[in-house]
Formats: sequence, C-alpha cells, structure tokens
Amino acid sequence: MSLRKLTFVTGNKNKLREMQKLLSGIVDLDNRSVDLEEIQGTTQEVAIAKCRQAAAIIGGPVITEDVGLGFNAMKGLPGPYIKWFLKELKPEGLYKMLAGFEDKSGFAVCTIAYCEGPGHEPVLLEGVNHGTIVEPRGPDSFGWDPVFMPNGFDKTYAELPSEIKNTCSHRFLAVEKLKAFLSELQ
Ligand SMILES: O=c1[nH]c(=O)c2ncn([C@@H]3O[C@H](COP(=O)(O)OP(=O)(O)OP(=O)(O)O)[C@@H](O)[C@H]3O)c2[nH]1
Ligand SMILES: [Mg+2]
Repeated sequence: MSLRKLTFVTGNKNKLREMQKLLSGIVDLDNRSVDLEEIQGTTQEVAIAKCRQAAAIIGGPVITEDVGLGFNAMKGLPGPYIKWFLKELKPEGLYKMLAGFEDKSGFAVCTIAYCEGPGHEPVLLEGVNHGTIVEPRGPDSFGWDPVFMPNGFDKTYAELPSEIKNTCSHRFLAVEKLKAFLSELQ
C-alpha cells in the first residue's frame, strides 16, 4: 500500500528532522520551506491561519506546526510568541525571565494543523508536555531545548538523546493524535 502524501510547510529544519522521524513509514512527507505569516492570537488561532495559508500555496493536503512555550508564573506567556523572545534573549535570557518568580514550571505545546486543501477547514492536533524551566544545559542546537526539562526526567530536552525526546515531547504527543486522525481518513 502506498503511503499518504503530505507536505509539511515549515521553514524550520529542526522541526522537519523530528517530524520526518516521527512520521517515517506512516506518511510520505514532502517539505516546502515557506516563511508563513503569523498572526497575533492564541496558539490555535495562529495554527489555523498558518495552515490556511499553506494549503492555498501548496494547493493540496498540508500540515503546519505551531509551537509555544508557556511559563505558568506568567499565565502561559510567552506561549506562541516564544520564537521572538528566544531570538532576542537566547535560552539564558528565557531562564532569567523567571528570576523573580518561585514557580519555574512551564509547558511546551505543539499544535499540528492538517488541511485537505484550499477551502477546507484546518483540523488541529495538539500535544502538551509539562516541565520545568531550568538554567540552559546541553547543546544549543534547537530553539529552547536547553532550558526545558520535561517532568519525569532529570535532563533537559537538549541533553536527552533524540530517540528519548521523540518518545515524550510535545511534538511526539501531537503526532500520535495526527496518526490516529489520519488512520480514520478515507
Ligand atoms: O527547543 C525547542 N524544541 C522544540 O521541539 C521546538 N519546536 C519549535 N521550537 C522553537 O520554538 C519557536 C516556535 O515558533 P514557530 O512554531 O513559529 O516555528 P518556526 O517559525 O521556526 O517554524 P514554522 O513556523 O515555519 O514552522 C521557534 O523559535 C522554534 O525554533 C522549538 N524549540
Ligand atoms: Mg513560525
């Protein structure tokens, strides 16, 4: 049986690498690197708007992904705006943002949006992983991985081998839902 073809529209190589591994053997994943416009709003609103744009550009079935990192002491901020905080503050600065708060807990959210094509409503599949924001540890190769220590581990995402991150991460949890959703599609 041939695999379902899907285009993952993302400009982020690290996301693509993880998604390729997570969907290997399940989806024939193509990539288009487009810097999609990101609106202001909730994670869900941002994810839907990104996916509509992607479907219009590709003209067929697409997935997009929007990732947020929220700090509980800040009521979930920066959330979907983490990219801009990370760009200016680097992982060290993200950790320092919580210096005035006792609560260092946070959560990583991956919102995958699937759209059949132009004119179709995107469907959202969300994975949330809870953890603690710690002083940066491990290689600084993917985003805020060095400051996020998932619950149940004494290592940050950056310190964990990729095979382990890929069995507990926000992205893994969202992909599990995507797989279940795709298996129900005709
Ligand atoms: O440490 C990390 N571990 C992860 O698992 C992870 N996934 C995403 N990110 C970063 O969080 C921001 C999300 O913004 P984002 O969803 O808009 O992504 P993006 O703009 O890079 O790509 P895309 O929108 O083209 O898909 C960006 O800075 C990403 O680099 C991660 N960092
Ligand atoms: Mg983006």
